[in-house]
Amino acid sequence: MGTGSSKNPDCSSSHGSDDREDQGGGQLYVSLKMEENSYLLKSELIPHVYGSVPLVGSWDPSKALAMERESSSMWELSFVVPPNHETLDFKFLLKPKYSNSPCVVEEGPNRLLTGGTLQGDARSAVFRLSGGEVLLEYRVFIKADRVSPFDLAASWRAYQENLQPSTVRGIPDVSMNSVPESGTEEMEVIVPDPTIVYSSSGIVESKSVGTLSSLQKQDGQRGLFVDRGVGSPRLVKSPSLTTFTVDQNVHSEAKDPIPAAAGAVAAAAVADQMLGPKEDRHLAIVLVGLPARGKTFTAAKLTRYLRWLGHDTKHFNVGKYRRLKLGTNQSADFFRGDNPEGIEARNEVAALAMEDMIAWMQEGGQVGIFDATNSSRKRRNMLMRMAEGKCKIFFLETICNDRQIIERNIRLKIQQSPDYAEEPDFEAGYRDFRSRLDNYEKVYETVEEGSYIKMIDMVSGHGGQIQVNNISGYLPGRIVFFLVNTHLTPRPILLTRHGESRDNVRGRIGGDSVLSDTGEVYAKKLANFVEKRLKNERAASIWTSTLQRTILTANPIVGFPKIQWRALDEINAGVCDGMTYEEIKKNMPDEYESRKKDKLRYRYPRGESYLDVIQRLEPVIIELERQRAPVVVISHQAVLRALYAYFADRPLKEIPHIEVPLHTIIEIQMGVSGVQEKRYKLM
Ligand SMILES: Nc1ncnc2c1ncn2[C@@H]1O[C@H](COP(=O)(O)OP(=O)(O)O)[C@@H](O)[C@H]1O
Ligand SMILES: O=P(O)(O)OC[C@H]1O[C@@](CO)(OP(=O)(O)O)[C@@H](O)[C@@H]1O
Repeated sequence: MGTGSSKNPDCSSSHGSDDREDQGGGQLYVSLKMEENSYLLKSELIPHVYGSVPLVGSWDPSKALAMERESSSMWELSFVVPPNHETLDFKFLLKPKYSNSPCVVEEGPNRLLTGGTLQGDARSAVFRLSGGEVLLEYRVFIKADRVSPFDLAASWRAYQENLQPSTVRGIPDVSMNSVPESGTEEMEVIVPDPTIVYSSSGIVESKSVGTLSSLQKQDGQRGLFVDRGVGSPRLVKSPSLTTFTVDQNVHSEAKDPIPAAAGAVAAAAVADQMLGPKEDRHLAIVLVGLPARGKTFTAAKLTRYLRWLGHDTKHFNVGKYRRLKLGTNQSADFFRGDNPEGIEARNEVAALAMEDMIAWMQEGGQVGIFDATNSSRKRRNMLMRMAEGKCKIFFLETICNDRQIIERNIRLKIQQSPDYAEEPDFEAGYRDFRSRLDNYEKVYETVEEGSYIKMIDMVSGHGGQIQVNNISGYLPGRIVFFLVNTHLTPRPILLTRHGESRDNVRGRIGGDSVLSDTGEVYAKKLANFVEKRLKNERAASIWTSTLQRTILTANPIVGFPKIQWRALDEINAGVCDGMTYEEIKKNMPDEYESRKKDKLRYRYPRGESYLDVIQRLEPVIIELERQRAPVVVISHQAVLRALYAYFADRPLKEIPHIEVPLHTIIEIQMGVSGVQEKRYKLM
């Protein structure tokens, strides 16, 4: 749906010959802030930015970028304008947080940033609400700076928060599990009358890229955290909201925080860290392999798994550094083993990424995954020297001997790699990549040194093998176990809550009630759906919890084995089991408030926290990874939030707030391109 805003003619023709002009000259880093003067009404409205470039929605309000709260009155958004969009034409927009009311576009003309300079004069943003009767005014701060790709690469660390994607938008990220964009729905928009003119003065501050984002500030405050889970030390909350201390004198180095790992797993991880030498607190997993052997895929998958378990993990992709420093158009010759300039440039970007990774660990990061071919012994020696005394290091080599799989991977690469994004001719891209591969094969040396894990032909889930050499410690052990169980056989996993229960109708949490009439209708619809969807899938299975409402929901499904898992039972609400949220608020206000403040870590008295639920779900995740046939998981709200977060790579802190509505199926498709998601609302 259009906005009525005038589009900048320069921008709309930006696909012309000047597209590549600015590759070396830098990109525009933009930081926008909006300050509210009355918090009350505006807290229901989320400021967004939309405008002429795809990054900010190409004037589609449903794709506008949301600003994030930096403080009680300040909203913030930072992004990098792609080099081929030097002119940015944009506006602020308010979207209601909860209701379906229309969003409101700011009054006045479009804001125009050309090459880092703001045209015109607009120090405030004015919005007209309730048919024009209410005027809302925000102070606006706009900073713009031109930064070189190299600066961007070097400052990555500063912009990234490891449990959550960067708040700086527009830096391309390697990701196989991105949540599908939901912003395509039609949206009602109120556009101001263009004839009304507002006068205000504009400010553009030129600033280096070191601006602190709200997340970085949180990061700085993050203290030592160990959950009071099974077997782990009990925690005392310190006066600061986000800092915890341990009351058993276990670990007091706030500079090296143990990430939000929980429960028994955390306890083991903590013990592992405490017992070993200092460098063992940090782990570098260095990928090795020829191109198109699944290194980036495996790195992303491991990152997702370790983060979900609560380990502070970050994926460093050297290709991304290379593209930022040297551009995307390196031909196969650049990768020749007898091209000294190419070798030097590649070593330089690898060293830069490794330095970043080590610096990130020294600030508290736990597991760094270093993703490059690292195909010569010389390169690996360089990395080992850099890691000496700073982190424990092991190599993870992916080997594939199946010609057909390699061929398929190469074709996927040409379609997906940013290196070939600007190559319109598939066959030319294919020839170039093949010759790049030949260059690598000539100098490739398989790993025989140090500690390593080799994944050999592990794509289909049978017939392959994992070789392990000199691997010790808790986390490396878990990683081996995880890798042994994963494969790429395409199959769907269907996640659904049980049909509405009688307790759901009464608003009571927990319990073990039967289904309501509506819930029974859902059970029949679900059976119909499953029978059609899995018609030819004889090996599929239905997993439920041990609670009646999931077993009854599975009842009408016939023709598939049903497995009850205790681990799939709903979060244990302890002494609150059977109460309504209102009753908890009235009778146990402290419990209610504590949960509201930190729903992820809050543990019901004699019950569980979300972190506890995640820990007990780990075997379920391993089993879901291991399965080669489809699985239907019928479970509960909290449990499905945790399972879904694993597949969708959502940060831990979001888990308790993920929407998992009743009577809806979330289909997760696992396969060679990672994880995709579809939803079916049956009622
Ligand atoms: N262990 C593996 N062996 C072979 N191919 C794999 C493996 N894991 C994933 N793949 C496939 O390889 C494709 C290309 O993987 P990618 O991670 O981009 O390769 P690389 O980083 O090695 O160049 C992925 O899309 C995936 O289908
Ligand atoms: O963490 P919150 O948001 O309370 O959600 C979990 C709650 O969801 C409920 C419903 O309110 O799940 P369920 O539908 O399985 O009964 C409660 O039993 C459970 O305590």
